[in-house]
Amino acid sequence: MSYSELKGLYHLRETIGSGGFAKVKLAYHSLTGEKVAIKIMDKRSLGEDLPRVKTEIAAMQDLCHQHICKLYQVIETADRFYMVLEYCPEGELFDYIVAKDKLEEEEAKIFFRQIVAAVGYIHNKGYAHRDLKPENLLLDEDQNLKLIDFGLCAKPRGGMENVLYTCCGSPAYAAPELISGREYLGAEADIWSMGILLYALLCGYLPFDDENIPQLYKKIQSGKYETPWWLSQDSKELISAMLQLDPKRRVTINQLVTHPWLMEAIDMPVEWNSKYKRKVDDDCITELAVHYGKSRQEMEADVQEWKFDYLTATYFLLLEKKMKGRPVRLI
Ligand SMILES: CN(C)C[C@H]1CC[C@H](N2C(=O)N(C)Cc3cnc4ccc(-c5cc(Cl)c(O)c(Cl)c5)nc4c32)CC1
Repeated sequence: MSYSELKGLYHLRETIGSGGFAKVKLAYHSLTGEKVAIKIMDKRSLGEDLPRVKTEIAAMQDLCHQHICKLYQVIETADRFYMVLEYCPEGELFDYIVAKDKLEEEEAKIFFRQIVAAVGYIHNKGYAHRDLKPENLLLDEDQNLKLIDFGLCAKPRGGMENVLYTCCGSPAYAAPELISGREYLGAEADIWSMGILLYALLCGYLPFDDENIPQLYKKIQSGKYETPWWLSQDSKELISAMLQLDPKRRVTINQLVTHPWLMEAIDMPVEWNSKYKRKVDDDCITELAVHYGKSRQEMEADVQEWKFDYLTATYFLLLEKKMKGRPVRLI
């Protein structure tokens, strides 16, 4: 494959994973030397999944948060989509849990606070993810979680109070109202999935599981699940508050951020605000202006068009370097 559209912009390396209709390759951004992950999709093989790609791109262009995988650039050609994404070297949280069998409460708590922050942020922006599971949470080099795969997310027209209908996501993580085909609120369905996620983090297996899908659905709709002896009272209480069959009785994201189990030993509510500021960073603008031989004003105006072209990628990757204490320099 030539991938000629990337020439000079990125140095392509090996394939690091594949997700259904996409191939993900490691690459180096040539101007900063920073590593990125490039998700490559062939339009022909996308078929009816094409709308999912457009959904994911539109959502990720609007989301900018420390626990959401950053989209840097989008390249669309006649037969391909390329999404240049934040590199997460430690892979999926799913593999991390499998490797450790299950997590100690304090480690699960740190991860779960990050998940609550990411979901609180997207709900606040009017999005429901609808496919929350450990496979869609990646670990970066500092063991921080990054939420990925917004192909099934929904931004209900008129806000999060408006209902959704499409039954989607992974069965074992799907809320009872979602699998019963009734209308549902995206935010409430996400909370249920987070309950399954927290259970999986603390137990190392799923609360509702069965190879036979109809059997699995019966178990979910019964709302009955076992809790192993090692779970603390507070964690059991939190899981049960999220795995309420009646979505109206389910804990909300606003109640989650100050839940005792999440606050215990950390004593601070979960902060879901993005660490990224709307104002562009002066050091990055200066370095870009010097490189492109433009005035700072011109450079700032170009960057703030947020075209998700090579300039957007270069700006964000320079900012990454700065946040990691590396020199704000282009090669
Ligand atoms: C089965 N899955 C749902 C897909 C799997 C694909 C490889 C990926 N990966 C890996 O499996 N490593 C082992 C390395 C790796 C490193 N950085 C990554 C950065 C971003 C992504 C990514 C992948 C997809 Cl399909 C997305 O939609 C988004 Cl928004 C982001 N995947 C990465 C990734 C993990 C997830």
